[in-house]
Amino acid sequence: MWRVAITIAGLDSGGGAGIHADVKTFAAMGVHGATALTCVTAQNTYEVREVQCLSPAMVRAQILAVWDDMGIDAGKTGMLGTGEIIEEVAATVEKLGFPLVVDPVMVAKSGAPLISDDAVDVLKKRLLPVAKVATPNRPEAERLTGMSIASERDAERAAEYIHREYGTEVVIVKGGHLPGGEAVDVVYYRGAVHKFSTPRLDSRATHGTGCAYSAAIAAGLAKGLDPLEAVKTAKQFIYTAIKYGVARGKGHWAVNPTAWVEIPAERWRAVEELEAALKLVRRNAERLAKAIPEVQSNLGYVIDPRYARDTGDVAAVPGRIVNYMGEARPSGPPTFGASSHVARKILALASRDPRARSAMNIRYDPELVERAKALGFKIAVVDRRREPEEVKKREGGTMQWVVEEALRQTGGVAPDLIVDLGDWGKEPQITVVGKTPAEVVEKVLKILS
Ligand SMILES: Nc1ncnc2c1ncn2[C@@H]1O[C@H](COP(=O)(O)OP(=O)(O)O)[C@@H](O)[C@H]1O
Ligand SMILES: Cc1ncc(COP(=O)(O)O)c(N)n1
Repeated sequence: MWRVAITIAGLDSGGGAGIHADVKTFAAMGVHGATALTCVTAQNTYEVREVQCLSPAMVRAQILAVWDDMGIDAGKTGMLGTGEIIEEVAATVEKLGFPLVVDPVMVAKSGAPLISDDAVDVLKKRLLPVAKVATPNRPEAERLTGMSIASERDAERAAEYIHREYGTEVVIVKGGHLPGGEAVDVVYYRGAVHKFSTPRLDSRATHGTGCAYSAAIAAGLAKGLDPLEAVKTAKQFIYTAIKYGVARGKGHWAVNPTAWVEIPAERWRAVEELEAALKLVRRNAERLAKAIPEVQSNLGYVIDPRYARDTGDVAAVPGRIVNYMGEARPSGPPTFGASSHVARKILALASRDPRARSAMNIRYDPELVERAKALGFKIAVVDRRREPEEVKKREGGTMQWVVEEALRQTGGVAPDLIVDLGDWGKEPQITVVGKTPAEVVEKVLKILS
């Protein structure tokens, strides 16, 4: 059954925080996202330029329009702007009675206030009492409690205080702004303290973290999860969203809620495409056997370079593609992390030319190079004997160097072939490059024909 979650929040024109972050999160979490817009901000990753809020009646009208039609399984609030809007939202939610997560947004990451001073009082007295969950960060919790928070113990006390003073059932004091190697969120729920933590990421992508996190909790509640289960998933979700943030802009980059679904989808797609290419290998096993070098071949395919970090993100053939009695044969099904050499070459290629996501190493033969030339393929020839000593010593440095040499010759665009002339004890090889593994295998077949 489709669950409906609503975000009652502001619009960030940069698309990083506010309702953009929330609706992306709802979609990634598999609930239908509805919105009640409170204020429009002219904002980017480094500043808030203008703010204009809607009337409280218009905010209420949006919530009711959704409620009267589909119903609402859970909601969250973000930027509320004014005391009047908070008043109206509190009254409306109280009447309708759906579970509400309140992210008591006060100041943007870039430093601009997102709520008027007098409104903080209304938030405490009117909204927190109707909220099921509250998710203050450290400065917000300090402002709500008047306490100073410097440790997890302080965060526990603040969470309990907020529950006792304002009646919010679940209070989460977030650890994004506390020091330490772990980002620890302290949860007060039914008389006990629970902690949820992940490693702290050294990341520039923290714009919209609070928004996406509270939206993820609301999505969990909409699906009927227990609050602690909802927080547990939301914590993993926000870790991924920060790790794979949107690397664009001059300020605090936006979190990436979509990573949660995009990465698994990318991995699945990579395996599917590699499997299809291996079928092509099996269909042309005899012809391809002639291309297998002493070290055997591998065919690799990296997930979307925005998400690729290491060889674990490159799918390849475990045990390589071998020449078995005159037939090219993949030794195993496509697996992530199954290649080292080809995978590192692909990572280096894709980081420079994101279209070059697949490659296969084949036997070096001057005749094959001539044939590729005649076919009009773009070819780079790399002489490894010119590789500087310090690069040779660096683990994995050689593949990077070979690729950089090749791209230097082709003006930064990946060639079809990288011819590596080898070195003492290193067999010369040809690396065939392409957008997809099927394209790579087709290029190899053309060169062999
Ligand atoms: N650098 C980080 N590494 C890992 N998790 C983080 C980091 N910064 C924040 N978080 C987590 O992201 C969520 C949002 O936290 P926080 O940044 O404190 O909120 P806000 O955006 O309201 O300031 C919390 O779960 C917090 O622990
Ligand atoms: C419309 C809107 N809502 C919320 C935030 C808070 O997000 P952050 O603290 O990450 O800047 C924001 N900057 N803009």
